[in-house]
This record gives sequence, structure tokens and C-alpha cells, in this order.
Amino acid sequence: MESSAQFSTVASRHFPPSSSLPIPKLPLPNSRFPKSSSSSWTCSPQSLSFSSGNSFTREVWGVINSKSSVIHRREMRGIVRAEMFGQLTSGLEAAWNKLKGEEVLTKENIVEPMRDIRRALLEADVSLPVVRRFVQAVSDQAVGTGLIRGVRPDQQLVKIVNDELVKLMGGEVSELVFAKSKPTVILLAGLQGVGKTTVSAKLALYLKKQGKSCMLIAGDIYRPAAIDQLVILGEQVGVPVYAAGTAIKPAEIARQGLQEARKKNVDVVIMDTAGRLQIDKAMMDELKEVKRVLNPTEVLLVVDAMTGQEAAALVTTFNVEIGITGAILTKLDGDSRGGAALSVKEVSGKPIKLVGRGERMEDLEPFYPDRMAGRILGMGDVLSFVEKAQEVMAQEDAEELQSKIMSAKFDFNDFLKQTRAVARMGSMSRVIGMIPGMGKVTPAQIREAEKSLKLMESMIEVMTPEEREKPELLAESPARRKRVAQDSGKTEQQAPPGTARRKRRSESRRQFADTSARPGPRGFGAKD
Ligand SMILES: Nc1nc2c(ncn2[C@@H]2O[C@H](COP(=O)(O)OP(=O)(O)OP(=O)(O)O)[C@@H](O)[C@H]2O)c(=O)[nH]1
Repeated sequence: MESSAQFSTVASRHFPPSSSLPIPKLPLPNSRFPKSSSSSWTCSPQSLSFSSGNSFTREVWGVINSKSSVIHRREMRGIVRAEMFGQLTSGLEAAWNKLKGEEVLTKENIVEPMRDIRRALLEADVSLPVVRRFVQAVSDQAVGTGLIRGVRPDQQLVKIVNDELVKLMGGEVSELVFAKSKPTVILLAGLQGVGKTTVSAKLALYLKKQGKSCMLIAGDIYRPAAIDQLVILGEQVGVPVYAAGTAIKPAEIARQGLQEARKKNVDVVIMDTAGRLQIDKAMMDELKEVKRVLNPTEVLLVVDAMTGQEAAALVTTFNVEIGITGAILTKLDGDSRGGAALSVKEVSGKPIKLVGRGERMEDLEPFYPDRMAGRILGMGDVLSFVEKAQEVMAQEDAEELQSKIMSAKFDFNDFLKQTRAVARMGSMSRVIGMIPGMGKVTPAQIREAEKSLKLMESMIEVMTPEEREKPELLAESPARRKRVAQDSGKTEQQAPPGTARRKRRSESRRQFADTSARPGPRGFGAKD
């Protein structure tokens, strides 16, 4: 009877307690999420809100939510996080915890927290001179701060560390520079496998979204597949690619490509170049030649975030050798340490302009030092969340959803629309990482939540159009619920762990509900 067990994740709170099928329930979302009578993430340029209530969405977030408290308890037992900057976040938390119970920051009581901060930064692979300067700056301010009414010493220290982190990463966001007369030329360089080819196409899409016409030049003649890769990616993002094969020199390709771009009157030209396993003279000379031909506005070094402080050293070397304008940090999504993000500006003097946070073409963003600091300190990144939400959901859709929720007309079609919109924002781990307080959810728990979501989607997919529009049809008919469960191929054996226990708990709740005069359910399946 997995069918009913699974179905219950959707229906339990929406169907009358007299339903004949035993309907186990998922745990209710805990207080970390606001509760209201209906459930949705809604966004508009002016606002973003989450309301949770009687819907699938509440169930999904409920799963994640209930897990986050479990995770919190695990955290206390010292289990380290694996998500972006997770390791650093955990390390810094140890420092604040040492100040719990203190009245004021003193020279004596900050010794241990400062040691923790130093250790956390070194473990994050931040370069030693940077760590030294950082710790010194934080200690000086901490001792000089004095008592601020209503602010605990641990909160004071978090604020000081936050400000210093923002400074360390360059303070302001460093925008791309565009040439006064078309085309703006962007030259990409970097070692092998760091993500240059992918970044070329991502950058073209990023600029296209800003209304700029782009052209890509395939200049990696040493890895023949790189040209094909760029042509495919160019097609994917709808940007023309200039390729001249592998038999001519990159500088000549650059010259021809630039000519073509001028003919096409494009706004921006982006040139992908070959990577090497290590920096060698021939590679640098070739790049210098390409740079001379292109006279680019931006020369961006693509570096892999996972290489930590080595990335900062590379930026320095490339800057000395060929002169660069900034860096693009890729694979930040898999970086639990953060050493590269924290070291590049301070070590090389060159800013990180953009970051790659996933393999999809949309996963390239400006580098915001303040938002990064927020992520590092476990405060989420609400602004990026809102921007992503705005990107994937049309304002009208958001308003329509909101009004449906308000009038309790949110149906299964709306639920699908909403979850698919959230999926377009990126992987669930990424979306969750941007929400304050959710940074502690581990990858395993996210995978489980994703599984639950897929399960719900598969059930909705086998519903008839009428059932999707009128959830009450299912509420009133055990036969329909059974069919939906069977058609979506669920069996009791496939039930996720804990279902049996939830089932027992739900039965006892239902017995209670049968005997007490509780008001009927609202939201999905509600009768107006
Ligand atoms: N997770 C993740 N993967 C990325 C990111 N950027 C690039 N990748 C992946 O990294 C791998 C290498 O990317 P490429 O673009 O081929 O790297 P490249 O620097 O052009 O490689 P060479 O031409 O060999 O020098 C690919 O599998 C990309 O999908 C990112 O931000 N996050």
C-alpha cells in the first residue's frame, strides 16, 4: 500500500479525515518557515515571499525544513558540511560559540576565537599572509569596539568578520568594462580544464540577456574537440561562433574573427583560447600575440575555485606576464573551502569579476563580495535568490499564483508550474544554499528531498486533467487515489524510510481527528 502512503504526502492534510485509506503524513514544517493557510514561493520585482500551508510545496519544504533541524543537531556533534563554503562556515562558527556567555569583547577572551578564525581560514586554503593580515585587522577592531547596548559580543565579532571579509574580497562588485566603440573584446585565458570553453558560452549568454549581441571565437586549436564544443554551446545559447579549424595560428584566428565581428556589427566578441597543464613560455608568447592582435578591453583569467590559493598565485603570474583585467572563478558550487574566493583580490590585486556556480549555461553571475561574505557566515544570499527567481518566473505567473493561493485555488497544475520554476533556478542545493538558515542542509538530505519531489511529480503526471484542476476529486475518491498511486508505479516496498512510522502516527492522528470537532482542511482540496 505504498500507493496510499506516497499519495498521502500530497493529500493527507487536504482530504477529509473520513477517507477510507490510511493516509500517513509527513512531519509538519517546523517553525523555521513561516506558516500560513497556503503555500508558495512567490516573487515579483518588489517582493519575494514564502507562505506555507496546505499544499505540496509545504510538504516539500516541510521535508527539507524538518531535516534542517536534524542537521542542526548533527552539526552540534561536529559533522562538517560539504556545500559551498560549508567547511569554512562551520570553522568560523566555532569562534562565535566561544564567546557565548561573555559580556564584552576583551583582549583575553578573543584569543581563542581568533585562533579558531585563523585555523578556519588556513583550512579553507587562504594564503598565509592574507590570513595574518585578516586576523590582525579583526583583533584590532574587536578589542577597540567596546560594549554596544543590545548586541552580544559574539554578534559583534560576526559583524567585524563580515566587514573584513567583504573588504578582503574587494568590497564593491567589479563590473565588466565595455569599449566606447563596438566591439568590446573579451579575451579568456587559463589552464587546462578550468572551464574556459564553458565560460565563453556562459558569458555570451549572460551578455545576451543584457541585450548585447555577441560572437564567439574558437581559438583553442590544440584540443580539436574544444572547437566542436564551442560550436555546440554557441548553438545552445544562440550566439554565432567563428571557427577556422586547427591548422592556423590562434593570433590569425583572432584577426579573422575580429574582422568578422566588425562586419556583423556585434557588440561583444569573446575569444576562447587553449589551456595548458602548466604555464609555459610558448603558451604565454602565444597569448601575448593574440592579445596584441585583439587589443581586448577585458582579459579575464579563468581559474578553478577548487584550487584554492593556487588560483590566486596564477592570477598574479598571468597578470605579471600578459596583463589581465580580472578573473572568473569557476566551479564555486563544488568549493566547500573558499580559499580562492578569499585570496585572489588580496594576493593579486586583480578582482574576481564573475563566478561560475554550476554546469548549466545560466550558471554565471557577477561576484558580489558582500553576498559571498553572507554565504560564508551562513546567512544565505537572499538577493541572489530573488534575482534568480525573477529570471525564471514571469511577473504575471507569480501574480497569478499568488492570487490562486490567496483564494485557495492552487491546484496540481500550479504546483507543477511552481516546482519547475524553482528547478530552473538551479540545483536544489544551490537554491537552498541561498536561503538564510538553510545552509546547513547536507547533500544527502537534499537528494532525499529531490527524490520526494520527483515522486510527487510522477503522481501528478498520471492524474487526469480534471483531477489536476480539482484536487477535491481525489479527496473524495479512494479509488482515484489508488489508481494514481498505482499508475505512477509506486509500491509499498519503495516507500521511503520512516513511512511506516509516519503511517502509524497519522493513523493515531486521524483517530483523534475523527473524534474531535476540528475544522475541515484548507488549501488543496478544500471546499469553499
Ligand atoms: N560544477 C561546475 N562545473 C563546471 C563549471 N564550469 C565548468 N565546469 C565543467 O568543467 C569541465 C571543463 O570545462 P571546459 O569548459 O571544457 O574547460 P576548458 O578550460 O575549456 O578545458 P581545456 O580546453 O581542456 O583547457 C566541464 O565538464 C564543465 O562542464 C562550474 O562553474 N561548475
